[in-house]
Amino acid sequence: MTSTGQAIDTNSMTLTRYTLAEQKKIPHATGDLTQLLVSIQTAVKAISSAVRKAGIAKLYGMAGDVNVQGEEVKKLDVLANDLFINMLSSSYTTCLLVSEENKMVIEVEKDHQGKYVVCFDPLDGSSNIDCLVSIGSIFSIYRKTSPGDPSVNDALQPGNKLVAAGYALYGSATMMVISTGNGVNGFMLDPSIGEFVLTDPNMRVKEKGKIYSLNEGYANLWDPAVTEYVLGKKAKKAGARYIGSMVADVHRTLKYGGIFMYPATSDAPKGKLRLLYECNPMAFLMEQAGGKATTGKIPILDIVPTDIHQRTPIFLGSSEDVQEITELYKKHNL
Ligand SMILES: O=P(O)(O)OC[C@H]1O[C@](O)(COP(=O)(O)O)[C@@H](O)[C@@H]1O
Ligand SMILES: [Mg+2]
Ligand SMILES: [Mg+2]
Repeated sequence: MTSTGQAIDTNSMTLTRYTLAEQKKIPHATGDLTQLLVSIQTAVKAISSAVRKAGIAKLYGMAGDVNVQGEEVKKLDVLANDLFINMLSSSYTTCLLVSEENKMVIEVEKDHQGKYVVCFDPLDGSSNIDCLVSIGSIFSIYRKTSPGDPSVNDALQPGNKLVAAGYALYGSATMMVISTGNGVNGFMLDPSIGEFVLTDPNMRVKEKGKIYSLNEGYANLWDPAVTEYVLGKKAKKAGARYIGSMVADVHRTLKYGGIFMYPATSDAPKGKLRLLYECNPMAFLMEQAGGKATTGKIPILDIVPTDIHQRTPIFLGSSEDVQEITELYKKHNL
């Protein structure tokens, strides 16, 4: 029995069991990817627990304060970053880390190094923390390619070289959505056993949706393709939804269909979202679920990065919806 009085399902497919089963399908697999994903799960569980307490923790001391124990109360985004870095660098599976929060790449201590490179946004949607709206974490995993010591070039690989990617959503429940290149699966954190349990096997995005999602406050700064596209959606009375946390907006798009957009604007010609740890992992997941992800001109996964923190415009979701915007980019010669 769990603490809520429910019977425990002894057959439930946990995330660790699932990745182990996937590993066993590959002859000579070392188990390193499984171990890496376990370390990400541990970071996510700790972040989830901190997120659930963040509001009430204010009663006992604001982030940035010193609490009654004389300990520093870390801000949630700093805590999330520390957890990702600590868990990954002590997993013996990674050699190079790229975090949204660190200007430079982080090289893992030599005697702890493994073959994977991980790029991550430890806390996504941070402007939503204080009003208790859903936030998330995003990650992408590459294999180191160059011989010798890891270098920044190992992180500057296009998304079509990804080994795995995923996100955690700290919403009304905590969920992890993951792909190791063989479809997409969703696992919900069961708080009574502290494990991620498979709840959304083989996630597929609808071919066409009824929802569009972007920040319409920037409408005066859009290019003509985006303007025409959004006017077309309004004419068809499509539903408009925008949370302002990429993880939550992408998760809804995956579940309900439609399109999520963060386009270029005249004051930000590359958009806002970052290629390595926001756009690539989400594009990989969307394509693995049967959807599409584009800059408007080329597939997100084909971009060859030149900078670890580079940005790109992005349109992703149901394949027919994404196709429509690429056609408008062609029509307007953009
Ligand atoms: O406020 P805007 O311009 O609509 O931006 C919202 C976007 O910014 C982000 O919050 C950026 O991510 P971070 O919170 O990790 O910086 C995305 O989650 C979201 O899609
Ligand atoms: Mg982010
Ligand atoms: Mg962030």
